[in-house]
Amino acid sequence: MLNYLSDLMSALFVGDSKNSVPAMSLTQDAAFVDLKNYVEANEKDVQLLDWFQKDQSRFEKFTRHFKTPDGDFLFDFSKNRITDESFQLLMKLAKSRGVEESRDAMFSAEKINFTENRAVLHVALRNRANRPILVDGKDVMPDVNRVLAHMKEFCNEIISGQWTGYTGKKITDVVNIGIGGSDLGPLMVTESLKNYQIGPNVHFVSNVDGTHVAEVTKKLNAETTLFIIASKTFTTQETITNAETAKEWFLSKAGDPAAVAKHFVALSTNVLKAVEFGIDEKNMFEFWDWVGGRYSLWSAIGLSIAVHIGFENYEKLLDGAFAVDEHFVNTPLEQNIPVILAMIGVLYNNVYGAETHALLPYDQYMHRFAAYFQQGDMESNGKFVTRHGTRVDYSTGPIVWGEPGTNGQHAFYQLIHQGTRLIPADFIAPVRTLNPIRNGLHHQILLANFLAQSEALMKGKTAAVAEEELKASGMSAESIAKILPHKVFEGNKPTTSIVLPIVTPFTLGSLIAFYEHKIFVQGIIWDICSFDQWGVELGKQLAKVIQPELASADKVTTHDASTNGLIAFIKNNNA
Ligand SMILES: O=P(O)(O)OC[C@H]1O[C@H](O)[C@@H](O)[C@@H](O)[C@@H]1O
Repeated sequence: MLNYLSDLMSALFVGDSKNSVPAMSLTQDAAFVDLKNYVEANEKDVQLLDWFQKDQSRFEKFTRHFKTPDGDFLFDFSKNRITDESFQLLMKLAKSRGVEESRDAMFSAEKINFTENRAVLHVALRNRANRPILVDGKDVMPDVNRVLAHMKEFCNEIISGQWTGYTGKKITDVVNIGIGGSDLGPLMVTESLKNYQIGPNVHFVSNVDGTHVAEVTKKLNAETTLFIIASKTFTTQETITNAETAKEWFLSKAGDPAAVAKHFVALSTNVLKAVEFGIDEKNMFEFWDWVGGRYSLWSAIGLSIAVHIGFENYEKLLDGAFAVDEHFVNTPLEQNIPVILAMIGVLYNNVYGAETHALLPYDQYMHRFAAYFQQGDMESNGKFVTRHGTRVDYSTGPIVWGEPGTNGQHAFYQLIHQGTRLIPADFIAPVRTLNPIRNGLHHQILLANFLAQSEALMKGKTAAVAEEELKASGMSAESIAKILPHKVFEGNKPTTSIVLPIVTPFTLGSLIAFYEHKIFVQGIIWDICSFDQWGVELGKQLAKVIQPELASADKVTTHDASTNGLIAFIKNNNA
């Protein structure tokens, strides 16, 4: 009896009491059942346009504003398959799943990453109010501030030219060597904020494919190049291999190993390993195990960003994210933008069966935004096991993908418009451009396309309208009959439009934080641990076995027939 009770208790709750979550599966949660039943009975077959016709206040009702010093964001959720009723049911579901309690647990440093026994505290890195945040009884803010001060000093020295290379020249180029979270964030942000460059050029080497480092170093002068080795663990094979290659390249030019100190710095939680690599401890920028790799651009991993756009701009990026953290913590669910983004995603994922989510930035600077959130979202929520260790009986994280508009329009939008799948998409567009060339003509065309695409996806085109158009073009009745079905757009494709005032460090920081918290909320709804990434380990393990097999002359027979065959083919043809 006692055993039964304790089993029951542990089945009902995980973690400590504050961090507890009800063990009820999403599909058994009455709030989810109510939502699903309601939508299936009342909303699944309704046309979005009909809702606009019936409800004159739909746009006002389903838009939210977010103020920033650089202007307002507008989030237009009205082109989504939501009504007053389903919206309320989504909010009830968020309540029932404990979104508010879990959010508060994250902000109060509970070890919600329980599979690694860690807090999840990227919010501490941008805690601009400097409120104490205790991990194991110790306030983390003094350390956060100390590293920020170090980053500031370093940026100023590099940008002013006070920091010089081994021949006394100013640093003109910075190479960030890292992968995953130690690459994608700095890459996406430096690309997005290229217009704000006041420091050296930045380059990125991530892929272990030697082509990457070879092509980047080809263009560089060792005398004026600084390498930033970015790795949370400092054990990642790709990064360490690339870093060693960069050091070899550098020494082949500089000769003297003493020159390394002026040209290599490290960003890591693993001071020992970085020192072992040969980094001078004073050129180490530290962060902590409670910073997840994919949430690390706010930590020392952001150094290449800060060096490129200047520390003041980097601080504005943090400010922008902090403003969203405050919004996330203090705003009721119905007004809470990350919560709404998340719950609409849950609706498509779990009620409509959508498999993917497209991110479509109408801003060329943001061309790596979807790639960045591919890691952010898919590494966080690509999980099949609940926090209680059972297999989910519903789908979790969506496949995230996208390209900047208008390129995507000429590539894959065909499938969104006329394919057979439901593809929810976020359109992200700035009101003002940073390059208003030809009197703003380009931007006007860009915005017209953004507006037209989201309108077209919703409205579609009926056979009757298509037929009229064909008739007007003078086509014969026989040809019209043949072609007509191909000219029909079913419409009713849901989109969210996120209009930002202009891409600035602040607004970009905000935008990233909106999506981070969206991912967090969805993880809570799905009852998964969004903060670990065990899924990347198996391939790494097997690669360690295969690498020596590739190097040896022996025939390999230890794998399945396919893997053995592939290894044999590569070895036989590599003479
Ligand atoms: O910064 P590191 O330790 O080199 O890790 C780089 C990447 O490695 C793995 O793929 C994962 O753990 C990612 O989350 C991480 O970002």
